[in-house]
Amino acid sequence: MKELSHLNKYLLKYKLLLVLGIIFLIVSNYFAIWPAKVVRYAIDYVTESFALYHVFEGGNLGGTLFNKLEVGVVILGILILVMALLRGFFLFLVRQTIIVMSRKIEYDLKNEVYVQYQNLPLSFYRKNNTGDLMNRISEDVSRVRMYLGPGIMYGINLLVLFPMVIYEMLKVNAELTFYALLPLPLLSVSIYFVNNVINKRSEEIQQSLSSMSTFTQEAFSGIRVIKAFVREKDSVKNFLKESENYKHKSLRLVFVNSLFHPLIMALIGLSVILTIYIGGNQVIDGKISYGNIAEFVIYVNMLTWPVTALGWITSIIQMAAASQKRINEFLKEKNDIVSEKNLDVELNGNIKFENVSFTYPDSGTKALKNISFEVNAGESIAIIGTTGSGKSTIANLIGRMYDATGGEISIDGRSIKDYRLSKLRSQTGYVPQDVFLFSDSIGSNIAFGADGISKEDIIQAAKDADLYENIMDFPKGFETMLGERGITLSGGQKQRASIARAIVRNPKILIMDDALSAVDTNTENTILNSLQRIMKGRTSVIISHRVSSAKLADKIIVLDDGEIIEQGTNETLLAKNGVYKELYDKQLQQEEVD
Ligand SMILES: Nc1ncnc2c1ncn2[C@@H]1O[C@H](COP(=O)(O)OP(=O)(O)OP(=O)(O)O)[C@@H](O)[C@H]1O
Repeated sequence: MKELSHLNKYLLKYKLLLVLGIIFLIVSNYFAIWPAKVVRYAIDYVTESFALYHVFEGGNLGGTLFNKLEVGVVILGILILVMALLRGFFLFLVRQTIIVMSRKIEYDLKNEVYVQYQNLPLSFYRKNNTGDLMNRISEDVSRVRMYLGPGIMYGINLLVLFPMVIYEMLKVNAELTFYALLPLPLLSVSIYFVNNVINKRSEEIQQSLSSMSTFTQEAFSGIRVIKAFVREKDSVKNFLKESENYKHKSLRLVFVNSLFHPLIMALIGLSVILTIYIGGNQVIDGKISYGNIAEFVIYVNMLTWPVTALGWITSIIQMAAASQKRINEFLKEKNDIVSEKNLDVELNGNIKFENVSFTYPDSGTKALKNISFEVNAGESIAIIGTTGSGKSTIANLIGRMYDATGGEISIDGRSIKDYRLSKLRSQTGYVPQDVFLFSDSIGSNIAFGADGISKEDIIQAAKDADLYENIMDFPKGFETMLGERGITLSGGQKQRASIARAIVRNPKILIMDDALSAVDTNTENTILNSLQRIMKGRTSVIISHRVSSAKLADKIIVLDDGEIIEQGTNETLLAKNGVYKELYDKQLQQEEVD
């Protein structure tokens, strides 16, 4: 339960709402108890008046008595109505305070989790799957809200109402109180157990639902592959299996739910029967009045919901504690990529790797081994190598997505760890290998990486990335929507949009990770030529499989299995007749064939 103490800071923040809510609860319960007393008074008044009426029946006095009785009953009826309205009004205020408080905390908690998500490093996202991340911010936060809202509201209601009602009952008769309350603990305990079964089965349904959503989402994303391989029937068969599983679990829940309500009704009925039977005997003995029985039946009915709620609240709290535990696990995660000196300076762009090694923490893959190279500010370096040789890992280390596990990376002569992370990244333009564009307009996608970008800058970036003509061919130009409901760009167009996004912010360091793989050699040359112009005085790191992307660079390194096997300029490497030359000849031949 200590997990829930994380929420105390929020309860403290909204204490005014909570305190007001408790006050409104007390007042509403006061107006709930009073009608029971009025009913007792009304019944006793009617029975006594009738007894008197029978004595004077037929005479003038009889008529007067009857009229007075009628007026009395109407006044008492109006009184009950007014109190019910007042109770309703205060219940409205209770919900407006406590439930509103829970919604506000839900909002704050969701934001807290999301801010934490944004702060956590890339390695965190490799460790946890997307479904899990989504569930904690939606499902788990909702369960915690159930504790903060209905849980606290009904819990406090129980604590307030119980003493008030029992006090009133004891005032009338202790023995009758005892018998009337006898079945209630049984009610509470059985509800607790049934509720646990319900929760377990609901959880199973939830899991089955999320597996069904994952299945359908994958089927929709991969619809091209499904159709191309004529696997539609197979896909339907698999969906039916998931759907069958979901139906089976839902029916199991319906079964328990069907038992639940009759059980409550039976136990409440038992209480009422006991009250009427014992109460009836006491009326015969002259210990209590008829009105007291009616009053008691109302009290018993008033107590049944809070008692039912007790079992319910207990399981809500248990579920909320389990959810909060999961949330706390993420909130406690520390970002190990932090700046040591928070240096807030403009970069020149000199990059130096000294004996840098890197092993991926989750898989243990040794991706880089003793890598050393230097790029002067304003120069360009090309990294060439086979797949899996560690090229993207170098890009990840320059952007500090990970920290090197050995050796030292410095920028402008200072350790990369000294710079404020946001400052370092905001001066680095990164074109990732797998392009990601948001469901937004193409203009907004290009402007994504920086604030206050002008329309002219966006147009210039699109021109430099050789994308401008394509954009102008779209009916809405820069306002053309991309993504699920928008148009789909070709692979090469996507890459060029991604390049435009990186260069629009005028970065001091530009990293292009295989960013020209999907464009033809002519477009590649156009983009490289524009880059030479715009990257003047800035540093570029060009990662590629293709020699054609590398040949213009001031320096080229050739990687193989995490190690540098050759380095130099295009000319020196060609003269060397090594791996680079071999690659060059092979790709030249390929181009000629094309
Ligand atoms: N996030 C990761 N977790 C674990 N291992 C990884 C991760 N990313 C890459 N690796 C591994 O590290 C090695 C180097 O990968 P890297 O992506 O740097 O290669 P690359 O040269 O960029 O390859 P490609 O040209 O195919 O993109 C590979 O063996 C790869 O399997």
